Amino acid sequence: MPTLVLIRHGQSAWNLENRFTGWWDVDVTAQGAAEARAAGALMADKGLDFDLTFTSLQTRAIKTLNLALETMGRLWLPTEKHWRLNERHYGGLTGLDKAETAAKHGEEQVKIWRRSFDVPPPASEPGGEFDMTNDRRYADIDIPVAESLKDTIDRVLPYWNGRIAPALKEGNRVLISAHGNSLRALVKHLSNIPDDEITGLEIPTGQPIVYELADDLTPRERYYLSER
Ligand SMILES: O=C(O)[C@H](O)COP(=O)(O)O
Repeated sequence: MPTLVLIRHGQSAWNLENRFTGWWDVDVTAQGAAEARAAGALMADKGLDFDLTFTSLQTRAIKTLNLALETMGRLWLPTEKHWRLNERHYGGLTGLDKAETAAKHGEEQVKIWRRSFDVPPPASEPGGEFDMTNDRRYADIDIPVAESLKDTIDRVLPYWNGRIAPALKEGNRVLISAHGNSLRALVKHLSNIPDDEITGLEIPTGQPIVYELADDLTPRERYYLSER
């Protein structure tokens, strides 16, 4: 039975500061690092092991993966990093304080930007403080100007279908370390959650989510490892 574990990165510097982050590369905090090590200890304790690991091109997810694997004695496992697992791009909201943005534009508008299925946040400004055009890791792609959850699903799924799903079907046990919204995209797809219900799905930092999958990858069970 294919096993898939998803983990959102541990607390990041901008989770702590309550700022919209998206594709901006921030590190984990000391608490985030501790969450990652605790996740690794929990996975080892529950007897989970992996053959293949996947993460984004963002430090907070990469570091979370490495800290968890180090705790498991599995730093040697193969890891593939891909921009398609990045956090959704928060566009012109990147860097802004979430509470100040709600005070300025209203709670309702911010909720739409954060949790609606297909309304993207405002576009990022070319040449602005958080412009990533010259970031070498994205040299081969057109960096989005902003992404809704739908846009995020549309760019996560080709990687899921082309790379991760085939690896699972070949019998690899897979761990994915990624982000709140790239993981919401995957969970929506795997668990077939309707567009209007996905708004209610929140994924906490550093908590392994286990999927027990049938051979055709339809989910039999999905649960937080800490609850079993
Ligand atoms: O990018 C961010 O700001 C966070 O990682 C996720 O934020 P959200 O919960 O506002 O979507």
